[in-house]
Amino acid sequence: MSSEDSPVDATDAMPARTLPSPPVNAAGVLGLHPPLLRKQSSPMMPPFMVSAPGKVIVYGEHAVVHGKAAIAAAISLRSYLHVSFLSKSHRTVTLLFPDIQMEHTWSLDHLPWAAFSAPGKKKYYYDLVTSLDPDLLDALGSHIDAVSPKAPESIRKIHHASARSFLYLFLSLASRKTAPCTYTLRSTIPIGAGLGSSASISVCISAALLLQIRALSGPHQDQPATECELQIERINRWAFVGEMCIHGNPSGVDNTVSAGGKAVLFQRKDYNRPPVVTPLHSFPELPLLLVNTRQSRSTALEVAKVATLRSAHPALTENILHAIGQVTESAHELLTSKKFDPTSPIALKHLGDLITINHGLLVSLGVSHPKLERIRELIDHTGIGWTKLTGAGGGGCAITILKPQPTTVTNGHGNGTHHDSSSDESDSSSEADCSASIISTSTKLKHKILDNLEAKLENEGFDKFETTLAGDGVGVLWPAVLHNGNEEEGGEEIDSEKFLKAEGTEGVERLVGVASTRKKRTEIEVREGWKFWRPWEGGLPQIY
Ligand SMILES: Nc1ncnc2c1ncn2[C@@H]1O[C@H](COP(=O)(O)OP(=O)(O)OP(=O)(O)O)[C@@H](O)[C@H]1O
Ligand SMILES: C[C@@](O)(CCO)CC(=O)[O-]
Repeated sequence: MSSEDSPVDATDAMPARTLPSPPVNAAGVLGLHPPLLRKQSSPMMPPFMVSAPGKVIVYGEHAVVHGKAAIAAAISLRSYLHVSFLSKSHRTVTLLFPDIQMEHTWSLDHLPWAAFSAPGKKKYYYDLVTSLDPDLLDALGSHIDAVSPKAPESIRKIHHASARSFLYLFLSLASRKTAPCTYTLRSTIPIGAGLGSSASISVCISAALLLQIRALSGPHQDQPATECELQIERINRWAFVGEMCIHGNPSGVDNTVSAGGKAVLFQRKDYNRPPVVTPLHSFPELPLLLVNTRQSRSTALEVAKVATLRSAHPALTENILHAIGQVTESAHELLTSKKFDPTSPIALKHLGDLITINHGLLVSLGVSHPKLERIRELIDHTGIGWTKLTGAGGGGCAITILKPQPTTVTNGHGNGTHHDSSSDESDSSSEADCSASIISTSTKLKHKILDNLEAKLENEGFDKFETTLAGDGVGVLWPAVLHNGNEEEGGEEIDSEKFLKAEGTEGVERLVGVASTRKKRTEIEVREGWKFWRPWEGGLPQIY
């Protein structure tokens, strides 16, 4: 296959659909330069969307970079990427990334295609790329420097990371003949909070480009599990390349969970080989409290801190990393044992203890932060659950696995003395005999403690998120049309302008068809028209 003919031009790849209303470019919303204000989308090519979830690392962050296993699970916060096609006369590719106040347009004809298709450099959609090519990064240099040249250095860094991730994948997978496009990205995942926002955007970019070059089949009904796995693997390999452009030295756990969804045991001992990924179907849907310190930090920097500690104190650091690996193994052993009962307080306490130990070890590695310790202090004081930092640390988020109904006695302020029901066995067995009224009293008490805690966290400037663990991975809405419950001809097209105008998480979710029935502490999601690769369903219908 020659370098020029491998990727199929999106113009040829996408079947035409009866005239969708041409999307107005988002220029008005972001204040872009005047030429982009005209309606200019290709009338023959409908826009489409992809989306991918964030993740939490439940056990094993940092140690996973050094070859140990980690357990991670997808969450219901997601990134959404909208792809719209321009008429062929516009020889441009545009990124509209409003979450980071970034927009940029490159001329398709001036991008360094030659460098990416030179002999020995060209990569194909099915290749496994395990490191970035310094020559290709050099070739991208001036095109990345052209992004937000006047922005402060801290902002430029963020813009350049996203631009690098996009361009490296775009030039690797697309071709000179690629249809002019606008990529608009919105995410409900807080950035730099340990929830895998970069991985989820890398998965979205990878999936969108692979769809454009027709390198993916499905997702569709009756797709066998092995075929689903192959598609996810293909997306994940290129998402890892995108992650390398942002992080430098990622383990690949974030993009793996974001691409495949649910929960996995992940281990990469040899960076020249694909990681070993074991799906954890038995992973319970644990009630999870997620608190964001709102302290920004860089994953790359936190990973580098551990590498520095390892150079300075090799034996000690190795012992800590090894102990973290043992924490993950212990959790994995329990989760996969035949006797595992996710409703048992003893099993939950085992998982909770491991959370506490894991956090202590991360503190020893120097990747906690006073704000993370403050959150832990506030939550520990209530006795409501087991807390650890998640992701890179240095700020970012803390997760708390909540204990089952605590028989708590408050001191009237909601944070006083309590009796920890899951810390002693006799109590937990007697709990099973509780009458309905006692359970409901206990539930009310738990909610009261949570409400008080939420108020305290809010007072101190922390954000609390409600999320569901172990959801779907990458999804596709093609074309970007929703029927909103009725079968009206045509449905409602989501164009780039509407997408940019959607307000906040709720606005975005409503527009893209994620109807969530949010109750106090539960969430049921319906995603209209979206399709997902779900190997665990082994070919069962996958459409919501
Ligand atoms: N919504 C978004 N729009 C554009 N770029 C984004 C978005 N979310 C993340 N990014 C890119 O990802 C980078 C954040 O990556 P970082 O690893 O620091 O945080 P994270 O992925 O949220 O956390 P972690 O890797 O610890 O889970 C940003 O600097 C930006 O380049
Ligand atoms: C800190 C780390 O282990 C998790 C980041 O979410 C880094 C990685 O695995 O790439």
